[in-house]
Amino acid sequence: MTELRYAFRLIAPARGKMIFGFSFACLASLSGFGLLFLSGWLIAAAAAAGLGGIVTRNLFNLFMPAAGVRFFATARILTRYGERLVAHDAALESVSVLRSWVFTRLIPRSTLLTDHRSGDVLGRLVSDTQTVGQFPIDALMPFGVAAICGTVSVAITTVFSLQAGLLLALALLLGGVGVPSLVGRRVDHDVQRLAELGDNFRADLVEAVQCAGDIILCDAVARTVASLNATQDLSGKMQLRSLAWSHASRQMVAFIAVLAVAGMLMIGAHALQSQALSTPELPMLILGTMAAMEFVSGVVPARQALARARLSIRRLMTLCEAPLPVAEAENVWKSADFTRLVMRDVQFGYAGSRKKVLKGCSLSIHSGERIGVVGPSGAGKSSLIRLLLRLEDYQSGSIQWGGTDLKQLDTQTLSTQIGVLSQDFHLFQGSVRRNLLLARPDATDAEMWAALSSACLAEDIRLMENGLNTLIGEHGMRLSGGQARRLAVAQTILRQPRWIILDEPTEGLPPEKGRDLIASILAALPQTTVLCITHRPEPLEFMQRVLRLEDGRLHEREGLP
Ligand SMILES: Nc1ncnc2c1ncn2[C@@H]1O[C@H](COP(=O)(O)OP(=O)(O)OP(=O)(O)O)[C@@H](O)[C@H]1O
Repeated sequence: MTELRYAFRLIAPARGKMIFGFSFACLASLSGFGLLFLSGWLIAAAAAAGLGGIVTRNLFNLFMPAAGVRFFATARILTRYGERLVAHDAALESVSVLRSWVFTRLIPRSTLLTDHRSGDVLGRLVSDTQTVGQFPIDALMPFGVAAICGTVSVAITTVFSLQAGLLLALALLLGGVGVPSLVGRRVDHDVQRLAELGDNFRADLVEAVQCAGDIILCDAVARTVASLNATQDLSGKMQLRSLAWSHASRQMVAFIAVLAVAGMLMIGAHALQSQALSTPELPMLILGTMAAMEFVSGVVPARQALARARLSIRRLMTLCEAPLPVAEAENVWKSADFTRLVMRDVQFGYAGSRKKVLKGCSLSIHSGERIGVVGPSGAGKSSLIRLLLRLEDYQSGSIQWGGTDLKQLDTQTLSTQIGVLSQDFHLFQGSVRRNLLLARPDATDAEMWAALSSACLAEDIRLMENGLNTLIGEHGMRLSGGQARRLAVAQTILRQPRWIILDEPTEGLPPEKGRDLIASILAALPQTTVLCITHRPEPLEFMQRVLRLEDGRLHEREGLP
């Protein structure tokens, strides 16, 4: 139940509409019941009046019950239409509220997502949010309708015959509680298994598409397709089995309805003999019973939807409620003096790992300095960047920006002051313009061209047919490796940060091109303080100081390598 309460809290904005939708659903079902109930009476009463001769026929008031039948028929159509409209609107609203909430929760936990396959995360964002957003409509509404309308129909039936009322109550309980309990365990198991298969399939598929080139090179196309097909086949079989259970349960309810009608006939016949019931009341109760059994026919699919929703809620909770990788600051400073960076005796190791990456690391950089950091692979250079950007928290020591503790600064404040050109920069699907505007949304065309020019990319983009509007493909696939890196440089230049961290900026470029790139970055950002992490000698030619990170500590190194 905790999971359901959790989900209800999240979709609170759509609660009003859902209650409206639920009310319409109850009214539509009750109108259906009223329609059959009254029609049964009207047909039998009219037939009896016809058989009774001209006087009885003239005395029979056809108008009122016929108006009632028309009323229920019209009410059923209108309320069903209202239910679909309002309930689906509520579901769409709650799905969109939920998706933006999940996204907001995932942003500060983005470093934890590496523990999940990207297809799995995508699945949670798309299908789990949809399942949870719709669960009040798909899972809870049928239960609510069955409970409320079932009670009303039993009460109305009891007014005419206590025994008939008890029989209907028993049939509804068997159909609405007995059948779902009977198939419950099987339903839960199938839902769990289907979710696992769906996860695997989605994750495998996303991976296969992302790595299509490598799959072709490894001659693994047939194996990959066969493996995807096998998962899909298994999933298809499970889905069929799940559908079979759902249909079987409907048939069980239908069978209970037949038994209830037979029982109603017997009770009615007995009541007719003892004149406890009039002739038209018997078909009325029988048709009413058939209509009432419809209330519980959707309970098993609803149970399946509920099991799916609970699973989806749990999956969302594991992502969105995971502890933050960095502790939230007690007093967040929105601004700090970024003139100096001082690290003192910082000790750091990743959560879950016994290895200490930094063991008393100290560093002091003044505004305007250009510092190079070298060190063997695995020494902790990238980890150092992660600490400075507050993507990880250190265990002891201190890091201060101009006297403000790093732990009092949020990532947004840091990102306005510090630009990062990382090894694994990301370019978004879309145009050159879109990628540049992401770095600075208010940049003019002239500023974008200037930044491209500083990054030595303007000429290449001018030669492309659509200039700034050229589409670069996913991850900048339509650009060469060097062009993609220079576009990332243009983004950084456009932002004009006070500090810039370069992580292997010349990786993959020939020495001369690497030198040109560093020179153009420094020319475009003359006031910017630079911290450059590299294995390569070219960037170090532009640095004033070079530090070596080794054994978890930074050692000052004079001169060039
Ligand atoms: N997310 C992580 N969880 C646990 N350990 C990690 C994680 N990331 C890195 N490490 C470990 O931390 C150590 C330092 O890694 P880091 O990537 O900072 O080294 P590096 O100096 O940047 O290496 P390279 O020059 O090869 O990029 C390594 O032993 C690595 O295995």
